[in-house]
Amino acid sequence: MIQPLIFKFGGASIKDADAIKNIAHLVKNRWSNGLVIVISAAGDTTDTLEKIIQLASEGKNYTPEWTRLLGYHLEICNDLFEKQHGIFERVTNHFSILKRTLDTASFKNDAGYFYDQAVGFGELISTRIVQELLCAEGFYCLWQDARELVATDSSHKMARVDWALTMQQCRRIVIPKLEKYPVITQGFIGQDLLGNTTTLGREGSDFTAAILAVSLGAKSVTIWKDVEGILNGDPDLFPDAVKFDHLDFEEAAEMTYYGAKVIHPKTIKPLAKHRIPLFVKSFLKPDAPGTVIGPFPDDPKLPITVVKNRQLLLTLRIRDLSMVGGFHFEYLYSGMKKLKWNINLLAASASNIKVVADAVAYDENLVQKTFRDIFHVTLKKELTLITVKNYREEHYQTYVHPNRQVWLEQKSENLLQVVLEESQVP
Ligand SMILES: Nc1ncnc2c1ncn2[C@@H]1O[C@H](COP(=O)(O)OP(=O)(O)O)[C@@H](O)[C@H]1O
Ligand SMILES: N[C@@H](CC(=O)OP(=O)(O)O)C(=O)O
Repeated sequence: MIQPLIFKFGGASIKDADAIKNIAHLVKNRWSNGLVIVISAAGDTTDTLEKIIQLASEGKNYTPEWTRLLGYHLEICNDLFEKQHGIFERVTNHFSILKRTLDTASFKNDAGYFYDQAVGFGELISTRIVQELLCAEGFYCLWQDARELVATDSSHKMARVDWALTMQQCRRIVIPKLEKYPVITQGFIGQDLLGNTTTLGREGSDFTAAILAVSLGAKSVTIWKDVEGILNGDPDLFPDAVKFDHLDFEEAAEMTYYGAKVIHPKTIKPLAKHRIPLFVKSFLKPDAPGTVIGPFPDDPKLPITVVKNRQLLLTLRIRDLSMVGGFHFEYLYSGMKKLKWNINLLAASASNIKVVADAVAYDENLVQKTFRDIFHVTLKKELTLITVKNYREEHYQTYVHPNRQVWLEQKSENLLQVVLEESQVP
């Protein structure tokens, strides 16, 4: 049986016509019928769609943004295709359906549902453009709607995968196609049992690549990025960061869990479980070796730094004279669930609990209301959480410095976490 290879391309790799020509060239040089190509939306399309959805849900005029987004896609097509090519009609049709979706009043009753029905259009369109370009250049490949493959529950904006059904669908639909031609499909989107579109969470296309790899029993996954591989720190913040030639699954999974933005955090675990190697390579230097993430538990452990901005610190001080116990943690967790907050760091002492979470849009009154029966609540915003895995003493001295106010610090054998004012991060 065919053993597929999965390639994933993100927004930056298809941001304009030249970028698309570049990845088309890259793919053509690696052409094989076992290839499954997962593609995200072009450039910042998903951000723009989020703005459009927000305007539409508030009943405001979204047409200027919608028109600009249509113009952006048509301009890409102008550079790639002959005037009479069918892609122009296809793209315009997608935009008309998007408009109809945005104007369907009944969809707006449920914000998550409404979002999911509209936000995936970027992927539907970008995959058409890449597929048509490859076909026009004689590299015949098939367009596949990812919603027929990735089965999920109905938790909109962060759907959970039904692995068994996804595997069945992938094997039934994709394998016969791969016997003849490569397949191009969308990242990020899936479908629930009612046939509604769902999404896997922002930047979820890396995760789609892993889902398809596991479901199809792939030989490997290659995620093509604008960096040469995985570095031990974000290169924008740490110009001296070093690239890993290989990286253990566990190390990679943990660094994404702590917030390293290079790979979606759900991507690594399923691949590790099925021992499918993940290559992270540069679409700008495709022949460079990149990083391979795989079973390398005996590799020396290099320090890895992850910086997460826009954090808030929630301090909960117990109102009565009791000491922190199971009841308080239960209360905390149910409150966090209600607020849809994830805990990035937690510390407890006899009379208070401190929690660090992402400062996504929140209502301060609601936070107070959620906890005030049991706790005095204080919130501190504009913080940064710095995590150094496999840290050394010099890291501790850099971050925990007398000139800086440390809001929270935690140290274990191989993990250092420090919360600083955003403005004081070195
Ligand atoms: N540890 C890291 N190693 C490599 N790149 C990193 C790391 N941390 C953050 N990045 C950033 O991740 C970016 C690539 O991820 P992203 O832009 O999400 O790709 P895509 O949109 O193609 O999925 C790089 O440009 C780099 O700035
Ligand atoms: N387009 C979606 C999904 C995604 O994964 O994108 P990217 O691969 O460009 O990060 C988003 O922006 O969230």
